[in-house]
Amino acid sequence: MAFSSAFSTSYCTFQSSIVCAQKPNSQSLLKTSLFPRQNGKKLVPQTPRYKGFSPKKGAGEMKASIKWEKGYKKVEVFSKEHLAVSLAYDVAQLSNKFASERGAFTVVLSGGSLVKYLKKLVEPPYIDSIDWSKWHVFWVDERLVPKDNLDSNYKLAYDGFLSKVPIPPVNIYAIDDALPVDGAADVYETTIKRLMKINVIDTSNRGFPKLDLMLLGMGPDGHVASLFSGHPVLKEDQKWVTFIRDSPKPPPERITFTFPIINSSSNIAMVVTGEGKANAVYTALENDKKTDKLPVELILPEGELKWYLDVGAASKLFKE
Ligand SMILES: O=C(O)[C@H](O)[C@@H](O)[C@H](O)[C@H](O)COP(=O)(O)O
Repeated sequence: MAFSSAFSTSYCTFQSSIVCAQKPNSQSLLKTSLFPRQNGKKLVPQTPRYKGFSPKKGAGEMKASIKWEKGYKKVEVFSKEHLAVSLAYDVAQLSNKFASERGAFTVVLSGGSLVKYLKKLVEPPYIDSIDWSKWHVFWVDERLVPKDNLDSNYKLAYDGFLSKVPIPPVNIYAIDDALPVDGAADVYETTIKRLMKINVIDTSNRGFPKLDLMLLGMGPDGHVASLFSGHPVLKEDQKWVTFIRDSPKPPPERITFTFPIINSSSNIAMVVTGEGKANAVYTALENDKKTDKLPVELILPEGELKWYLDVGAASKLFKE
């Protein structure tokens, strides 16, 4: 519910307010700002094929985004710049909500391109208005490399985000990269259990850790965290944090959250950009019938799930 309260009060939301204020012609904006010509093709959003799919309304109300809902999934399509603005707005809303309700805001990061879409959070107004002292930061997956290695998700997040905001260092939970990968996973799970006992991490009705917000990316093959198609860890239902030694995406040794902990989250933001992911996005959002599911399709959270797509990633959702 948190995303909806942060987000759905009006179609003319913060991220689109400049565009909305001008009351532009919807069709021209649709073509020029959100769906520019790409590789000679013109993408035209069509009447939704989903039940309950409710994209932006008519002329004069045009936004810098298209959004709809499909069941518990919320989807919004932006230009890359608007995606970062909208994500910052939603994250700030959730930060305020959980910091005031629980006295803590537990945020889970992934690696990859996600971190660059956090860039608006380190600028005004958010850099000054968010209570960073309440943030507790975790990783949904991490590569077993030293923290100064270019492959480290910690380093990626530190360089691009964490070094720019005043989160207490003690609230940043990196893995112990000196341990073997199985030990690093065990210690990470133990840390989560300890933080549940002192209510830094909330506990779900089923006794699972309930992180306030997971910010996830997705690979072109539909993997999330280090949960890859066909890997036995997709079925892990005991451990909250586990490990793999054979990641198809290098480096091979990684720790990863499992689906039980991912799906216990209060909020999940899937941040997916680029045409290379359009097929997986289409499969995840459009193709309900198939039985052989991509890892991303196994995300069925108890809380809210919202997709933040750019035009490239959403390109297969709209017919030419
Ligand atoms: O450590 C990792 O490899 C990630 O956590 C991984 O799950 C990532 O989020 C996706 O591969 C998307 O990465 P991109 O956004 O860079 O494509």
